[in-house]
Amino acid sequence: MTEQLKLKLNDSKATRWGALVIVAFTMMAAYYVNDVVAPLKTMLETDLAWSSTDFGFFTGGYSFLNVFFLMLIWGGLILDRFGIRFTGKLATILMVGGTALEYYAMTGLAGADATLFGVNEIFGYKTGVFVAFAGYSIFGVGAEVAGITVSKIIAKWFRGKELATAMGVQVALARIGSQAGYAVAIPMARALGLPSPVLLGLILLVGGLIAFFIFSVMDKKLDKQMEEAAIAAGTEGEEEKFSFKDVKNILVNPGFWLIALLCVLFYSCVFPFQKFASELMIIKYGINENVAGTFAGLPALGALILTPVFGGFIDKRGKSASIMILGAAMLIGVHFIYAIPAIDYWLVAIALMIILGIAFSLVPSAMWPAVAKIFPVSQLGTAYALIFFIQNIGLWGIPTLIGKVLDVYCIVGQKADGTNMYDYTIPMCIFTGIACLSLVVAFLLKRADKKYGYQLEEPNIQE
Ligand SMILES: C[C@H](N)C(=O)N[C@@H](CCCCN)C(=O)O
Repeated sequence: MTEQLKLKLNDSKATRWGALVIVAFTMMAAYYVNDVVAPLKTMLETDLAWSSTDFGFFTGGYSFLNVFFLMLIWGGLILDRFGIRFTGKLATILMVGGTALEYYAMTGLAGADATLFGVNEIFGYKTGVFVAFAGYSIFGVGAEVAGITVSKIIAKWFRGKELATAMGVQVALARIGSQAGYAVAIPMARALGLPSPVLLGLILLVGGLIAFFIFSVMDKKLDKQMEEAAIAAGTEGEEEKFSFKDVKNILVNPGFWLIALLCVLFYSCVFPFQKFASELMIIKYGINENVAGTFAGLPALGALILTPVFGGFIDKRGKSASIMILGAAMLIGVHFIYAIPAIDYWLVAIALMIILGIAFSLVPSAMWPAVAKIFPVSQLGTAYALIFFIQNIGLWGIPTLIGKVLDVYCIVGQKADGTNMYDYTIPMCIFTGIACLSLVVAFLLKRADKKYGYQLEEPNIQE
């Protein structure tokens, strides 16, 4: 009884938040790279002869390996088997390697006639497009596995502490990366050449890798302290391990399917939409090319400020299920108005982006902590990996579909520089339809909450 309680590294507020900032930097770099190519769609057409189909194919590449080669599932297994330090470093190395390949495709393999090993077409795509796709696919595996790893890191370092706030802050910091990507892409590409924003991403990711090595030193120390504490408490060997029984338990839970469905539908209307939004801003609303990316990135900027605010509200007041309904309803309004051909005033486009930013803060700040309410901590890593997996199906399929639809149904003319003019009405109707489905699922989730008692409407902090 007289034995003095030893303070662990994460018991110090400054150290645990310091650790969060270090891993959040890696994720910030990942979100920058994820979004930085999107505003360059038109330049890719003029400078590298990409079509909209090429762009959609490339954009869907982020999720290709995650979906068709089950990389998120393997990533989850590796995470549970080999731990956060190994998996985090591996994921970041994949992001660095993938981005380096993407950069090579945009420099060494630029243009329609570029050849690699004597071939200038792979699976019907220009070699440069295919190699960029391959690089972005490898990056996507790293980014998603890093995402679940960082969720697990936060759960480990903040358990019994400011867990929800820490998750909100990490997502908010990631949004800075996204917004930076959207804002700098076009001006930087114009000033320093098309691939330069990708090169900056590569440099940031190398910084992220160094950051992860620094975090690993801290985490190793924490593990040692936890082991000592567990030995002192006689609870050693009781760590959570991956088990196939957990997967079964998760899959039979209706809450899992409703959250996963809402996640894939909602995110399919945000991330893939943003990838095409810069061009929509330029073509339909006549917004200057240099700032179109900044406007397309507005939802990320709004979410940066609002996600922690809404997270705090949910912690104190609850209402998660109702907030997800509200976010989905706002999404319908935004995409529906974007779809109306007669409404083409630039201020409307910006106002809608701001509303999208509010919806993009409401749903994630309610959804991700809701997963933690539905599943016990021992199943959380697996539940996040499975939800990310289902979400990636949309992140692959929707941009691929929109790119194809643009090329087949939406070309309405050509600009002076020879690039296509597109009518975005059909793509926006597709996004509106998906948003309607997300609202239906949000209502079903609220009903399931009442039926199964997930307590989604209850506050997280009990007074
Ligand atoms: C794209 C990625 N799979 C994703 O869904 N990211 C979320 C944040 C998830 C945080 C989970 N603890 C996002 O809104 O960016």
